[in-house]
Amino acid sequence: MRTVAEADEYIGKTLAKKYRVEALIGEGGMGKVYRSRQLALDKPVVLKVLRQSLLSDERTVARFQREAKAASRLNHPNSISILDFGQADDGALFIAMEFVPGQDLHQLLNREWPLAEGRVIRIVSQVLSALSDAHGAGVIHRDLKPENIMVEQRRNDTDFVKVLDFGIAKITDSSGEDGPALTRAGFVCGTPEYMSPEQARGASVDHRSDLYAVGVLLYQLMTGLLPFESDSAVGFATKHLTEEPPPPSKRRPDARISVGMERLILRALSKDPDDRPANAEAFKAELHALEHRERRRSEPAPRRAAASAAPMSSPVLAPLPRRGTGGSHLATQPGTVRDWDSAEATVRAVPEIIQTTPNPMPSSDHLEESAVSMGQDNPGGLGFFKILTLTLVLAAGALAYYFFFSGNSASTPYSIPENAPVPRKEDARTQGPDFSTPLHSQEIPAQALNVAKSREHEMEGDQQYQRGRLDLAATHYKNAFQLNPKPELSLKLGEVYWQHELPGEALAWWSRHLRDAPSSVARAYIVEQRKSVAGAPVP
Ligand SMILES: Nc1ncnc2c1ncn2[C@@H]1O[C@H](COP(=O)(O)OP(=O)(O)OP(=O)(O)O)[C@@H](O)[C@H]1O
Repeated sequence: MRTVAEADEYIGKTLAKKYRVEALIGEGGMGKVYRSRQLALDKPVVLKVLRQSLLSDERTVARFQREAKAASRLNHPNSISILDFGQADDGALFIAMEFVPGQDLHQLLNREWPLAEGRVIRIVSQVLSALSDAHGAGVIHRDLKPENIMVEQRRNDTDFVKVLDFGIAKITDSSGEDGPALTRAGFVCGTPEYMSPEQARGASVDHRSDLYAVGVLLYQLMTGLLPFESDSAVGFATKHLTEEPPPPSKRRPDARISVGMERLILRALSKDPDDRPANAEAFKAELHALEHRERRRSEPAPRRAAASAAPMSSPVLAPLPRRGTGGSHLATQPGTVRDWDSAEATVRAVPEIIQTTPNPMPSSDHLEESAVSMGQDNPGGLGFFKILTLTLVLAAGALAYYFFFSGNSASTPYSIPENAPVPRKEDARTQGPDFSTPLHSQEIPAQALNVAKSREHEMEGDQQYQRGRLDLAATHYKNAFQLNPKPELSLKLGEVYWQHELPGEALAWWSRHLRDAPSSVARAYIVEQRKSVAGAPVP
């Protein structure tokens, strides 16, 4: 994707009698992206116009329609809103979407790296919120990368994130079946640098494939480097399949990366999806826990002791001090985020020959997506030997993957030891709540379990939390909990109160969380926080 400033056939024209095209803001494999104006409302919008020459390409048209369909299924503040899908007078297809006045994450990395860990957490948490919503709606993005994440600086709300480009999203209908095939036999879609191992070998993917891409994103945001370097699509795919990523702190000893962050990144980059965070919400909870732990550690002890007396207005995820920009910059780092021309467009044709090669590890539902689509815009751009090599390497990679990773997976650094302490009543602060008393001892009547309404409150709570409005976040989470008392909500409520410097409330909600979800991934974190409230040394 490159930004283009020069004039163009649509600039100054009105499309479909509704949108005046003002400026070209991007150009990708499929077409051009314009800042435009919706005339009826005098409102800025973005039009993505499919290249005329691609109108006869059924797969590309299908991808384009899929983007509109997938994104319009979503209604989350961190996902781009699709406003319209239509055809211009000259036959060109377009998608109209909300305009995000900001920069994409690729640009932000190039301009502002290094980024403080707290800022990275805040950005990636919002990506995970969008993913959590998409996954809940049966949509897997499959092409997460910095170019597909817009970051807007809002007045009171720095770094507001919008996830873009659901062009190759996998849509699962309510019966659990995939929608119509997007790609024909012999294709894998995605961008090689961010591709999960299962995506690279053409196997079936689920939401955890997106979480792997988030792992790559986190790695890149913390180090300014990709976990793997290669000068070819095949090289990236092979490395994702077979190589362990080097620990971020080894790659960039000068970058300030917490131990917890490093572990979480490496866990998200696990070859086996079972070893990654279970879902986007769990991933986000771990990120918040990390940020919180770092903040508590850097606070002087007396402040912590006085925490419960702190005013209600303390910010959530307060930005850490920015480091100077005098350090290394992406543009000066060899082999960092760069325009790898063959990886710009994400779904591209691969010569027919690859389709005759059997998928090394075919999966029942994915035979149609079984090779790698990461060539050039010109399908003939990959020569026969490259294709052959690609096929052989992928086959070898897949075998190696199978050999090395299909056995027992090692326990993760986040697994909860059998003998992990459980909060006990006598350990609590005297002014703290009674841990043995459930907060909600009354059963909530079945008719009150309004899951959809609860979800709305939860999403609103997430928004308020991201804005630092902890009291509003708590109110929404509590409303959500009343309607659907699921463990994620008691976990979030604990976190909100903890950030609100109300440890008694926080521990009560966490106690409820552990009661409902005894094997919660957050147990170790909660136990640790409880110890710090009781005055025990923080490990
Ligand atoms: N809604 C938007 N608001 C502001 N800028 C946008 C918006 N949508 C896209 N852009 C800009 O245009 C760029 C290209 O968008 P997008 O990735 O959706 O295009 P694409 O043609 O699908 O690209 P590719 O197929 O190469 O991934 C983005 O990286 C971003 O900089």
